Amino acid sequence: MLKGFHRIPGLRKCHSTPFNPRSPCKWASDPNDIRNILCDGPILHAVQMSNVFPDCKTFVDMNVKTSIPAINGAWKTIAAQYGKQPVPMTTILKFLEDHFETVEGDSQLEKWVPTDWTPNPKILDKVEDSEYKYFAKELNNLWLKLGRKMNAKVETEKNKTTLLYVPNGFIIPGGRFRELYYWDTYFILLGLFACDMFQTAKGIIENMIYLLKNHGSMFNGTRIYYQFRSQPPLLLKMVDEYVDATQDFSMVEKNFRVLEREMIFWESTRKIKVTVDGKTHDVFRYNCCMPGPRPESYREDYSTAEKSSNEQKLYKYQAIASACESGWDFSSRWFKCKKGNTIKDMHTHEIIPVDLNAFMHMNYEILKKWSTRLKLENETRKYTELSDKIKEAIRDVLWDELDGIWYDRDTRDGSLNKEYATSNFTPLWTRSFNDKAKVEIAERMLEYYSKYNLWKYKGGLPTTMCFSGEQWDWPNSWAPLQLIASQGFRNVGLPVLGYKTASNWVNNNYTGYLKHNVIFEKYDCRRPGMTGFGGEYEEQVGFGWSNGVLFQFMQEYPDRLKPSVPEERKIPFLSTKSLSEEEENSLT
Ligand SMILES: OC[C@H]1O[C@H](O[C@H]2O[C@H](CO)[C@@H](O)[C@H](O)[C@H]2O)[C@H](O)[C@@H](O)[C@@H]1O
Repeated sequence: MLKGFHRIPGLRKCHSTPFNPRSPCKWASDPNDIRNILCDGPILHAVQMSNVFPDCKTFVDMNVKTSIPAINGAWKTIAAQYGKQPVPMTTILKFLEDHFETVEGDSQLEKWVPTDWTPNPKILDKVEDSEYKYFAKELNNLWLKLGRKMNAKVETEKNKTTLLYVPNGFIIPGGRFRELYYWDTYFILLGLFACDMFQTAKGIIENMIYLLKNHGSMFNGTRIYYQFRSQPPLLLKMVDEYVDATQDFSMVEKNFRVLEREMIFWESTRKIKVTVDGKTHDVFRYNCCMPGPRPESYREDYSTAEKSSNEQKLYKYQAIASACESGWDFSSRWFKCKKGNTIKDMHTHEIIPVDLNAFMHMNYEILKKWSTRLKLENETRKYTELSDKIKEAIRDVLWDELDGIWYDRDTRDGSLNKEYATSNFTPLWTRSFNDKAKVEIAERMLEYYSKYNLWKYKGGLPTTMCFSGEQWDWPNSWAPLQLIASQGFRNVGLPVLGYKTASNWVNNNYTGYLKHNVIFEKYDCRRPGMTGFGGEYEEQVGFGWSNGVLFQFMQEYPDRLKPSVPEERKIPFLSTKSLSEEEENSLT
């Protein structure tokens, strides 16, 4: 299969920006644009490198108290005084105090109580187990903590914040993630549907459509510093689930052409041609322009690229931002699990990922269904053809007959990445295979599942088996991956695996809730109830998508889910600190 793999020349070229795919990526040309303070330039560099904030996101989320010209003027004076010398911390602190305020201290991002929230949604009656009924009630209360709305000032007063305006209230992930995130929102919506919050869900989807209309593509999140990258394309699926839940097809009728733009964006900026065994296919990759370090993780990226030539630096920034676009920031998927490899070796935009291509197939199927219903004959034909083609590409380019699973393919040498990754199950969720092969695929999945003893991870399916220290790797387990795998197993007729995945996950989150009274962003697959760890920021709690997936599983199995017996739950709780490699090995 590898023989005869060709990469089409020019793949290395970065050719995408959200506004105009042909223009080079630059934050902003107007010196009085806030992006020249909070996304780029000497002030950003000085503040972030001074270590004044342990988390670089703190600075770029601050609001401007004065004005950009005042900030530029004040900095000019400071720069003239210190020249090439580092600016003392006291001067930086005074400068920040004079011109910025923390996001908590102002009214641009307001707490918001969703108008259709009720203390007793119907799901509470459906869940039979009394402990889980209590858990569902607690989770329902968490929506109140995670609801936010933007003040109209965000829209009217330009250059005061990096926030991007959306008109309706929304649910944030939680912790340091105070804004609306793209792919998180799909999983959050599942929870809102389960809690009968259809108005809130509608408002959130309309926010997404508003962003797409205004910016031409979906950004990673509602901050201007995310403007060069997207996230896994799940908007069409959000709308499709909304229509299923409410039978309100008018959302599609009104927005069909806008929603098509999401696909146009991926097609015009992320599509490449690959040839495998003499056959050329169109496939998709995560690939965004990035002119420099991510503003919200400036110090980290600066140090990752520090010792590189200017050309290598740009390659690294592109690989980093593209990994963020994948939602898997960061993971050995993007740098190969090999001793000594780190995020410095990332080449994300040269990889053809299984999950992205499966999502695109699902999107074409959704568009095919909608255009049939809207009686748009040309579109029905077009999307049928595109759906068939990408399905064929997923089989020819990503399926490995020997191991019986789909793998990411590296376009640099044509090799498949044969490491275990939960993303390898995504085509099951999106049904990106020929129906006739379903039974055979189910058998191969069982083999694959057993080969890695996946049944033994009571804290959820591991993300990968590679201990890289990054958060989208061993031993972490993440809510979106459990949902995709669980529903995917069911789609091919493996209900036992589907249920087991769901039941382990709910038990894991419940155990953690009893112990710590919070819901984590990610968990440890080996130790139910423990937070996951690693990566560039501290463990976060909240947490939007974890809550959403819990509700979805409760909705799917209201009468079957039960917590594990208390004895089993008495697992020695270790510290939340990262383990040393030796400790890691002793546990596995
Ligand atoms: O600030 C570092 C990175 O944080 C985000 O990524 C993580 O959180 C997101 C929100 O829950 C989630 O969508 C993503 O999958 C996580 O890895 C952000 O999306 C990144 O772009 C950002 O650089």
